[in-house]
Amino acid sequence: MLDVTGLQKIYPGQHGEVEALRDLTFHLGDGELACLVGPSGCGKTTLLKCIAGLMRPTGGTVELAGTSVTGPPPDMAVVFQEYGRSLFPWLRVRQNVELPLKEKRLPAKRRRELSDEALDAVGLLKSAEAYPWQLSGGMQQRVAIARAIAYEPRVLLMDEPFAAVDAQTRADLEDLIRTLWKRFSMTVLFVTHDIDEAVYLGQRVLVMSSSPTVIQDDVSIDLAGERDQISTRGEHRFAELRTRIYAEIRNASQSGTAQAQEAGKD
Ligand SMILES: Nc1ncnc2c1ncn2[C@@H]1O[C@H](COP(=O)(O)OP(=O)(O)OP(=O)(O)O)[C@@H](O)[C@H]1O
Repeated sequence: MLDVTGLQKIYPGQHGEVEALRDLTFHLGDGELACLVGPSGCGKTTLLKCIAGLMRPTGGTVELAGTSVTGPPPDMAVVFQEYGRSLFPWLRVRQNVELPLKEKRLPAKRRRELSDEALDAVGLLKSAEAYPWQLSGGMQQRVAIARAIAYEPRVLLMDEPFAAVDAQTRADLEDLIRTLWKRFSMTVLFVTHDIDEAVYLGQRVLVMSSSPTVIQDDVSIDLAGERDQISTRGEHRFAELRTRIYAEIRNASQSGTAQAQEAGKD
């Protein structure tokens, strides 16, 4: 479904260029839910922006179902962490959710059905007529998620979407993402700093390492079979998976540092 090949991104800067991504390659299968973890500044947001067609990579390619991504693809939705800025303050919650559906040229009745369903799924149907600025940060984030879900995307990209919500809401939203992913058979790439969240959500965890801004390595840990047998985080098997991921991240960062030291010798 999604093929990222040899991706490179170099930002120009007043104090020299910053290489945010170097030779990054991975594949996401149709209907897969993968989590991407990595230290701050390793290029996760840059990667998502390139995949979403919001930023041109310096090198390499992104392909969605075999078609090269050169601008925002029509069947992709993105939820960034700066949710407050992504909602239009002069539009009511429902209007925010329905706005992208107008681009799809859906009739008003269908738009209303989809927005009702999505707002209900995130527990905000009662706030449909409110303005975003009347809601808390966590509620605004749920509106952003409802807007993405209502769009019925084939691919959903999420960049630390729950970073600013309280623990209980976060747990509820994680369950919601898994439910919706199963119901709509979406392909999901979910960026998080939280390893527990990655283990809980993902069928696969992609680990990016950095030193400090260049990706040196990426590791893919397949959880599919094991994850699906786990229903709560309290289980012993969940702790085992978490320990495995931490070990992989340590390995990835050590090999990243070693590669960076090698590169520094050149
Ligand atoms: N517009 C920009 N101009 C110059 N450098 C940038 C720009 N955006 C990001 N960078 C740099 O590129 C690197 C990767 O940034 P990016 O935001 O993609 O990392 P990240 O892994 O998402 O970080 P975090 O986990 O903190 O959100 C960083 O060194 C950052 O400083």
